[in-house]
Amino acid sequence: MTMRLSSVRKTFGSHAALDDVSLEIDTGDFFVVLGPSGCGKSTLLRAIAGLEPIDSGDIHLAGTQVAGKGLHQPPEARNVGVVFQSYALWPHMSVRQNVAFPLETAKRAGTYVTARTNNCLETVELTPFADRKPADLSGGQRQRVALARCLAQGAKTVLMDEPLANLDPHLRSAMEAELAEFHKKSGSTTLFITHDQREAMALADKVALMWDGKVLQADTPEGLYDRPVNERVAGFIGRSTILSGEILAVRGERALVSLAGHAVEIPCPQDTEIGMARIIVRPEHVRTTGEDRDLETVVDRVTYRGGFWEANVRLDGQEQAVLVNIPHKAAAGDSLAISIDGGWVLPA
Ligand SMILES: Nc1ncnc2c1ncn2[C@@H]1O[C@H](COP(=O)(O)OP(=O)(O)OP(=O)(O)O)[C@@H](O)[C@H]1O
Repeated sequence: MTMRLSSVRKTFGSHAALDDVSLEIDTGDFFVVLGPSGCGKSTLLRAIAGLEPIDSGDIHLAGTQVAGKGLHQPPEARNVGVVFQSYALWPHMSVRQNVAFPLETAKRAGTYVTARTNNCLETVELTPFADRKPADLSGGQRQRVALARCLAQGAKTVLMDEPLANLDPHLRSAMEAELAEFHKKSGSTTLFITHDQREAMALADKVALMWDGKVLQADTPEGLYDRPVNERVAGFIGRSTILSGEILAVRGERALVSLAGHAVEIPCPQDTEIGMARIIVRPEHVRTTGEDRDLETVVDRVTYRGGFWEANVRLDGQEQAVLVNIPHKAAAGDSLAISIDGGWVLPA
């Protein structure tokens, strides 16, 4: 385990920016903290880096306690590399000097500094730009300088605070691929912060979804999407509809559910009980073709999504409209027969 946070709390005035946060991050993982603006992501990163003292709880890095009751190790003693959204490069230094700087201040031998700097510049493919100043680089290239500098330090733990937020969408996805490659090559444990769920899903081994200072769920991207622990997680990750259904029978982690009078078998948490429950249904669980389309719905609204239309359809007795992807345009008021062949029973 590289990072362990136990019941960490940090308040600003009466507001808890971190409210009893516990997390375990394995060595070598690419761990993403995802959440809306103001939920406490940056405070979490700053607490781990040593830039923000915590009120209570404790933090261990690589088996050593770095924060806790009466203990606050300063950032330089924690051996973590931090990459901020703003890159924080020195404008008067060349790319090479920026990367070499932390090694020089650590008083490493000149030959080592040169070799290591060259190697890190090679890793992020910036060798041809080594003598340029940051001002003469694109945003993505500047980002790579910041990564190379972090890599040069040899930090086995890397913390990144929205490092791609300033980039245009095209460069963003190119940098995502580079980040994944960087992570693989360096073997570092990475904690990456973002409010962009697509980015989180694309990069993460594990994702912690934060909300109002709390971690709602820490799981694999698939776990978060397929088995959300509550309605808030279900609503934040991907598109979904919450329906009410009646659990008729449970066998292991499968439940037979009655939805609008039709039985469907779907996955459920282990301790699911017979009775009424909330069911999350995603567009890919809804079919508009095939023999078994026995749920009659009425189209409420249709939105073109590029290549297909997303329809909100009304199902008798349900508060929320069901989201369905359809291959052709439909109009409000049209009737549409559907079948539901998947979903997830939300924990009670
Ligand atoms: N130094 C501070 N003094 C007072 N309140 C603060 C301070 N730093 C953060 N906060 C508050 O703590 C909460 C969490 O802030 P934080 O910066 O961690 O959120 P975030 O999830 O990183 O947000 P964003 O995505 O907008 O950067 C916010 O309500 C914020 O206003």
